[in-house]
Amino acid sequence: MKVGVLGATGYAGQELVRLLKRHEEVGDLYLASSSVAGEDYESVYPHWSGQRVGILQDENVPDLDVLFCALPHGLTAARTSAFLARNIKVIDLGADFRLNSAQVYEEWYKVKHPASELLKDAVYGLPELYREQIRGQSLIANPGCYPTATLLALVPLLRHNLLQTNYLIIDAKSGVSGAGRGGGLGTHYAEVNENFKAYGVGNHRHTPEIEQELSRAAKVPLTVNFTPHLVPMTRGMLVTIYAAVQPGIQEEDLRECWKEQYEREEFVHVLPLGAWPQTKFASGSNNAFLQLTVDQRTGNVIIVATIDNLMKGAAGQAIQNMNLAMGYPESQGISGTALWP
Ligand SMILES: NC(=O)C1=CN([C@@H]2O[C@H](COP(=O)(O)OP(=O)(O)OC[C@H]3O[C@@H](n4cnc5c(N)ncnc54)[C@H](OP(=O)(O)O)[C@@H]3O)[C@@H](O)[C@H]2O)C=CC1
Ligand SMILES: CC(=O)N[C@@H](CCC(=O)OP(=O)(O)O)C(=O)O
Repeated sequence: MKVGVLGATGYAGQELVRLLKRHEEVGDLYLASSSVAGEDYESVYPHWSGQRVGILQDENVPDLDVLFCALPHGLTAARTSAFLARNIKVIDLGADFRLNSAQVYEEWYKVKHPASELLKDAVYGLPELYREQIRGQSLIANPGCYPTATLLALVPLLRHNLLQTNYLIIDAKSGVSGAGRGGGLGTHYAEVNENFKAYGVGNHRHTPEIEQELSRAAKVPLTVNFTPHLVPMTRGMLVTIYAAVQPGIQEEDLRECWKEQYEREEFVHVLPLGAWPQTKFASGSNNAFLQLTVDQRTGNVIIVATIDNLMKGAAGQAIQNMNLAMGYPESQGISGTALWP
């Protein structure tokens, strides 16, 4: 298989390169850069020394089977129809194809959607929830990192009508690599180290993505309170969710629902009773870990979920989507547990 990465010098791009280099079905690897084409990959990332990754190419994409676009939002959509016309499958790690509505995209991303006519052709690439729709697809919207952790926790419970839809609070924390290598002032060492801050309060662009997919699961339009925070660590994401359970629903019912949804899944794990997710459980792996309890005093469920933002939250999930799109075993190239401790 010939595979390419646009944005190969970014954090998500580098993680894709790491996974693609060990994937048995990947032969030729085309790695592109808009700013340092012609340079050796090792000169950008010296830890690749001796791995023969090659020279970064310009963005004149050759014929490929699959192209990963790990670019800032807005840059992928404008070029996608040309790739699809050449039978190149496109997996977008950015947000251009995640929302079904161009109007909602424009409202939250503050720019006109560059290719709204393609939105109907894109599939939302969360394999544990939409596996059959992803198989063989040509245009896959890789979910955002916060939505991935949130949706894995909530979608099965809402599909089975176990939660009320008018009280959903998502309190999320991410490591700094989530902001990308080109992160601005807010990700400088002095601003992040020994510091802990909320951002995007009440207006983060993952809110409509989460609401879209939760509404689809619940079959009614719903809204959420979603607040992301930046944690002084490199990788990882922990999401704590508060929700009101439906009358008569017990903790065991919620747990049973997760069990049915995930017991055959390689990457999503409901922890044993009493064990709570930690970011290091997932670090460097494509795994997600979930736990819940119902607070008997309030009747609300408290859920904690963790993933690695660069793996299940980006590159690992993108490879999982490629495997499904190409008909390979879904976990090829992405199996394994975290680096611990
Ligand atoms: N980091 C994460 O945890 C996650 C990231 N994502 C998404 O993946 C995509 C890539 O993110 P990430 O790798 O973190 O970002 P980075 O900032 O680390 O990398 C983005 C890359 O895009 C390339 N690029 C091309 N054109 C431009 C441009 N005009 N302005 C800036 N960069 C440009 C750059 O490479 P070059 O100059 O070599 O072309 C750059 O290395 C984004 O859409 C992001 O939202 C999704 C989930 C999680
Ligand atoms: C810590 C941090 O800054 N995280 C990023 C989310 C990364 C991600 O999933 O972003 P995309 O939707 O752009 O793909 C943010 O909040 O924008």
